Amino acid sequence: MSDILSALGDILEQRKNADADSSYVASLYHKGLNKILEKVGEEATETILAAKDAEHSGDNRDVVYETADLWFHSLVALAQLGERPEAVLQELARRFDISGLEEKASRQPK
Ligand SMILES: N=c1c2ncn([C@@H]3O[C@H](COP(=O)(O)OP(=O)(O)OP(=O)(O)O)[C@@H](O)[C@H]3O)c2ncn1[C@@H]1O[C@H](COP(=O)(O)O)[C@@H](O)[C@H]1O
Repeated sequence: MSDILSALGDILEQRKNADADSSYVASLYHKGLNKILEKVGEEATETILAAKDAEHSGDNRDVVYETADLWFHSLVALAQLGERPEAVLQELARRFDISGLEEKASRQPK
């Protein structure tokens, strides 16, 4: 799965050299960080609304779709700031390691 994020990270880098009208990501870069963050905010709102709908309908398809939009635009924002998706994966791995170690320690006999 992280292969997909890495491959997407490569494409997001390549789009930095593209003309604004040649791709959606290139157009976002040309509009600037404020526009990208506006999209992150919109997609976060759409994700929340989809999650509330899913709670009642039991159908999670829209919330998964909107979450993908949210992740994607967050990665575009990070790319604009010079960060790659791996930075987020490393931070999650670091937290997992810490909590995993804490859980293991709590299971040790005192
Ligand atoms: N994963 C995505 C992805 N997810 C969502 N989107 C786009 O994000 C936009 C979602 O915003 P909205 O729902 O608000 O739609 P919109 O009304 O068209 O957007 P606005 O005009 O309001 O900005 C849509 O245009 C989607 O097509 C994406 N566009 C591109 N990617 C990936 O990025 C790569 C590079 O894309 P291009 O730069 O377009 O080649 C692609 O190969 C994909 O892998």
